[in-house]
Amino acid sequence: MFSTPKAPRIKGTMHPRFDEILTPEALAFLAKLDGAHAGRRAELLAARRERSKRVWAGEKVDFLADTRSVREDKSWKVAPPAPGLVDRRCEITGPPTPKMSINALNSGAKVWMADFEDSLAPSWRNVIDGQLNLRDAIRGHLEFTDEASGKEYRVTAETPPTIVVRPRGWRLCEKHITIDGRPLPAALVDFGLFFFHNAQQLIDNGAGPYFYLPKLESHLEARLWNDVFTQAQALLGIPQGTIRATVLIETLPAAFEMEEILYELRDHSSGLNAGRWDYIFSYIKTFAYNGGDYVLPDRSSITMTTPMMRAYTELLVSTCHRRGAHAIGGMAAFVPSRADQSVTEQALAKVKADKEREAADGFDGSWVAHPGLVATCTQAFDAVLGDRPNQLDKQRDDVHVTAADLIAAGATPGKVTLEGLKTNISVSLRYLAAWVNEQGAVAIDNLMEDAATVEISRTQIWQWLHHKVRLSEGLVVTPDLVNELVKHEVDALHAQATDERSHRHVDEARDVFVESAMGEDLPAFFTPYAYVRYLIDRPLQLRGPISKDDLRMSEKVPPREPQAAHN
Ligand SMILES: CC(=O)SCCNC(=O)CCNC(=O)[C@H](O)C(C)(C)COP(=O)(O)OP(=O)(O)OC[C@H]1O[C@@H](n2cnc3c(N)ncnc32)[C@H](O)[C@@H]1OP(=O)(O)O
Ligand SMILES: O=CC(=O)O
Ligand SMILES: [Mg+2]
Repeated sequence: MFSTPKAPRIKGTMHPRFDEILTPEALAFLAKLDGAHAGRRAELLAARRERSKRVWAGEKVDFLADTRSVREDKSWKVAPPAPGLVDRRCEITGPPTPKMSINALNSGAKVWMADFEDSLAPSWRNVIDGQLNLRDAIRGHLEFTDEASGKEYRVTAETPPTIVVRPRGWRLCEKHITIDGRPLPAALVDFGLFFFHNAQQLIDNGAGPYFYLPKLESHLEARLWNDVFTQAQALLGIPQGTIRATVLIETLPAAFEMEEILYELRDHSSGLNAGRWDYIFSYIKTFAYNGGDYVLPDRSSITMTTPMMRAYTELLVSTCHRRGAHAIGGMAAFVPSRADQSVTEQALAKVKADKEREAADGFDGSWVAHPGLVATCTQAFDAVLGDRPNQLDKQRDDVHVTAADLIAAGATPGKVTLEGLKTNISVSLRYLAAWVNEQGAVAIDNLMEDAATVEISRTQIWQWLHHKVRLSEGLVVTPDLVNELVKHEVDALHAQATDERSHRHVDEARDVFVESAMGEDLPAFFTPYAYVRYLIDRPLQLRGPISKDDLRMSEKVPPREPQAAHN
């Protein structure tokens, strides 16, 4: 006998039209996903922590011995590309707000990655509004009028991009939907609501339910996603193998398990993406306590041609193409500016060079952050692909990447400078002030910044503090120095703040920064703390001290109910 999972409770405000997404049927669907998979998610998050501790204690990061046969077996391939995912030469990304959704759908890109992760501050309103916008877009109903300008927006493209949704990663909970007081995994909420409402409509439209999977740290996490997909398809009577997922390789541990990740998801795989920003963050975090050669120089010195980044992207392309999977490139931070033509020219030149390098390396397409960059990326890939939709046939047998190449300790040229420290602090605080105001992507100094920027910056500062790194100017990175620079930046931001609300956001940004960059221990992510503290609906919001239980990524571990998987 299968137990029937309890119905989830909604703890967030029911804003207009939220009842269209949070239907009893959709919530019952989420309860089944949760009942079958939340327990394993909690175990896998615990396994992440254990692995981190072992590496900090000196264990070597390496390819897995247990899965050698998967890597050596030349016979398996992933499923052939699904409708709408054959030609991915240019993919635009962005949070699913009404205006940006419409602009992305009219951008001329082949794919639109609708983002609930790095570029979305996951407030309750943003999360459910995002689901509403996607639902409307998929049914051709999405329209928007900008109240300030009066400009009306609607989708006019003859062939809009294929929609690929990026749910939040395994680490986050959705505090506004609970079962027995336990918040549901945010990944299951984002995936489940989108799949429940849109899977059949997407198939009817000639595509399918497609996903980007962020921040995986092991092939066992890919196996969990695969089990979620299998259950979800069974529950809705959607043929197995309809879902497709591109996994972001954006953690160092995952780079050692690319083959295994593709293998676990092989019937649902649509390739791998080189998530370069979080990859840098993960590299720093993986070796945060190790110091010495593992300390990276200023963020600006870490480019796609530094040895560790080169090794990782080369391995990604060769792995994907050996298995018939798309290799998708990453995000250059440069964005055009309406106000400054020279900034736009520089952005176009930088993005052109980045995309040309990726196309020459064998990537099948890449990401851009702004509609003004779609033509540049498309042209860079056109030049290499010609009439072909991709270059899956390009085998990179010349690539031989070792564990030492991926780690490349001490091989990143550059220095740790006062300027680098100041920039990390300043960009973090400016971005965080936007994030606590529910805005997850911002242009700062003509660069696109999102949550991954803060993750890199604050982890780097934590590592520099922990190891008392000496700046090239001679000063040692100490709490006093960082506090002084933070104060300077906070004062400058207060001087620019125009109302009580923006002053509050500056203080909140400082709190999140201090908590995530300057504590004794390194928090795994800044987002769980910042979310609990500042983003959840006010009646739920914690104002007093936050307990370990509030912040646990896994929350209380629910009982495992594997037998309910296909119920
Ligand atoms: C590390 C990673 O995870 S990368 C992937 C996640 N990050 C992202 O996806 C970030 C995506 N990009 C963005 O959010 C935006 O480009 C920003 C915030 C950086 C800049 O946005 P803006 O300040 O609005 O830029 P700008 O004023 O130049 O925009 C011009 C127009 O392009 C639109 N636009 C800009 N970026 C996008 C986008 N990514 N998708 C759709 N439309 C966009 C704007 O809405 C604006 O529209 P309008 O002319 O109708 O008013
Ligand atoms: O999500 C993408 C990244 O680079 O991080
Ligand atoms: Mg990322």
